[in-house]
Amino acid sequence: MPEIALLQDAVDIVRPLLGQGKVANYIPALAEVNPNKLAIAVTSIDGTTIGAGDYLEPFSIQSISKVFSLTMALNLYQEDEIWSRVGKEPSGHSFNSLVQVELERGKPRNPFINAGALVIADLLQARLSAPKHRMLDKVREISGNSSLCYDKVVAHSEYQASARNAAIAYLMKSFGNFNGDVNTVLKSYFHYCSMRMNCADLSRSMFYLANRGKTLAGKQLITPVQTRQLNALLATSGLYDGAGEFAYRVGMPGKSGVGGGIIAVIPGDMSICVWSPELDNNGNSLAGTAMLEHVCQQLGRSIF
Ligand SMILES: NC(=O)CC[C@H](N)C(=O)O
Repeated sequence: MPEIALLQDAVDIVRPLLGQGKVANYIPALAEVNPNKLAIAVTSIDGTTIGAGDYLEPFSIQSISKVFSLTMALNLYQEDEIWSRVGKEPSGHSFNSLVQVELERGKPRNPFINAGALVIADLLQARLSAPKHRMLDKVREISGNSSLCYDKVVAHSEYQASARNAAIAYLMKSFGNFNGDVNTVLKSYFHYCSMRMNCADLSRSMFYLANRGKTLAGKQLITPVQTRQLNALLATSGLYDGAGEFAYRVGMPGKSGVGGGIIAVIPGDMSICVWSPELDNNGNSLAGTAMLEHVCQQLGRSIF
């Protein structure tokens, strides 16, 4: 089990990397975040959470929400209803690539690139009468923080700049792999991405991935087998085109977001969240990855 001193070291060691990455600016409201934030929190399998740096400061979770969406879809659908519409393979393209969707006739490679997450959002929209509310309720429940909220300014800002995601959704619709109204589903998807959570909230909410599908409150959210499968997909596709590098350096299933957060899991042991807004070329937090690398090296832990 890590100690606070180790987490503080991780924050201190990566501070010189600040300035080497770039804050996401394609979503105008995200460009305004302070680039110097650094944070880490760990929830151990005994349920205790510790953190260092700005770990109580909320940020935009962005694509980390794709883990929650897939989990909700697994609760609502038979597995073949999901996997007939989205694949399980790494994409080898950027997270918001359009070309692969065209080449592969509207079936996204995996649920963590934007195309795949939009199909999952389409599935949620079809089965839930109020998907945005249900998502918020679910994340409040599994994080144990009933005051979590969407950031309407970020959601709106992304909707105003949604040309690429809309193009992806319409292209999938042209292939018959998108059923709902594109603008309605996009609005839900942008809300999921805009959720504001801090590192402590996120490491607590991802505890089920380390705990065979059971949340901190002891609820079986997905089965142990589904949890293993979800972790496998996170290990192969959670960091987009940087998944190989992340596996090599960090060696844990993980999921990043362009808000600069990354969650990572050591099954049976702990869930971790780091945050640093500056991103590398693949859209993953540059100093966040380095913090995870430091922690896994110091602990001598990896899933490999
Ligand atoms: N990688 C990300 O975090 C991308 C999420 C962002 N909301 C988008 O759709 O572009």
